[in-house]
Amino acid sequence: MFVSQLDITCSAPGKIILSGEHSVVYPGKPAIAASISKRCHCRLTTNPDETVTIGLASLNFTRSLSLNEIVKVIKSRKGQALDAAGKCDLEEISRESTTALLELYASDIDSSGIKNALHIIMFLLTSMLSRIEKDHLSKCPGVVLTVNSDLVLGAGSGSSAAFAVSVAGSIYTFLRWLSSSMQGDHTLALDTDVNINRNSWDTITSEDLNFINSLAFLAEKITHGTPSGLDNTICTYGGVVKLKRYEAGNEIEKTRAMLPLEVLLIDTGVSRSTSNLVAKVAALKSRHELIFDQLLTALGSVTESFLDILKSLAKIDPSDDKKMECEFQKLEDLIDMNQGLLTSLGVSHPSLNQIIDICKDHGLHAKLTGAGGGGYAFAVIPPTFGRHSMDKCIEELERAKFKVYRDLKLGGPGFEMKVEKNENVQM
Ligand SMILES: Nc1ncnc2c1ncn2[C@@H]1O[C@H](COP(=O)(O)OP(=O)(O)O)[C@@H](O)[C@H]1O
Ligand SMILES: C[C@@](O)(CCOP(=O)(O)O)CC(=O)O
Repeated sequence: MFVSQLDITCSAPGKIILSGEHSVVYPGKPAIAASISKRCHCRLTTNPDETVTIGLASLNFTRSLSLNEIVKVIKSRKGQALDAAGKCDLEEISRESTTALLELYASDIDSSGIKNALHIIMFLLTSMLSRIEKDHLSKCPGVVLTVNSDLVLGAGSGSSAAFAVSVAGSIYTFLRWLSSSMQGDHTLALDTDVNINRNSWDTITSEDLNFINSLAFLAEKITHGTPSGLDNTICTYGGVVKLKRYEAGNEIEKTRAMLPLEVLLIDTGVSRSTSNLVAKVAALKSRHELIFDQLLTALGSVTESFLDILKSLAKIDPSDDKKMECEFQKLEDLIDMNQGLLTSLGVSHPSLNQIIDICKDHGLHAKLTGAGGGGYAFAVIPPTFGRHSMDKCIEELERAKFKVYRDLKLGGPGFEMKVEKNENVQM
């Protein structure tokens, strides 16, 4: 068979949650997140071998799977899943196929991080391939999929969402390429009820982005159980996102602007599990419904005010020191209140408290970001804050063995894709 050979690189940024973590899990409560200038990169190339090779550089892991085996599993699930009208639930098929493939290829793996990453890749791969009509599945070439990330895994800077978005985007683009590149009577048939943009497969429209975001949300459910959707949303669209969760769907406000906000991102080095912390907060809610509601309402107001200040900062003349100072003082008040409220929810940690105290000693205000229980904190640096004082604060944080990231740009681009193709390579 003659098809073009494909080389796609997709990337997505990590994020920090500025305000509203945990409260955003509950209906109607806002959170604000910004993308950061550290990214996860996923490269997908087609492969003349009949294998799917997965390389996870951050986890020092490589494994090759048999493409025939994957196709066989999907075909058998599709065969069984037809309803009376001859249609099948593609999501269900990919879930079942993923379980079967994990049993085949991941039962010997002890690392939960690798297992989770494989689970996500298998799910995204089978959920895309199961959209191809059964008889055409064998036309699919092998692939090599490699993932590299600038992000620390499991610390709250959105490594899992950046991973999910970049892998989802690569595999989705692979499917669009497949369906548009098969030649002559080899045209690839997708299931008729599949709404996938197979024309102009090498560009990304806003509809494609929405689709990638929804795929990444399904992947985030594998990692976190019941995520709010904030992480995959900010990692897909970049910029600054405000999100509220509702039964009927999330309300999302996007701003594609760099944030005029300088922060230090500080890693406690303490790993934690987002789903455990979300469960811990839910347990507190069930013991103290009324007080919990009031804490949520307070967190909601803090987040709304935080966003109002960010908006007003963007309008202030940067040389107007007095006005800047006044707005930053309000922002710092909100950071302190936010941290206090999150501590009341039980998600702070001694290492976070230590970071916040060191920052306070140097005149900076910091809070946890993400699920808490360890992970990251961030401190806001007002434009009028002396560089010397900031250096002193960083020195003390580093002496206490915390890793500090400075010069992070907030609000940069979201999902990005680069495509190279060589025509008429024999597969
Ligand atoms: N670059 C990567 N390669 C492979 N898996 C990754 C990568 N980045 C994230 N992951 C997956 O996401 C998990 C981390 O998720 P999580 O604990 O939510 O961290 P974070 O708060 O950074 O999103 C990892 O254990 C791994 O399964
Ligand atoms: C606690 C929570 O609000 C944020 C979790 O952030 P992170 O994945 O730990 O960065 C959970 C969520 O929004 O799904």
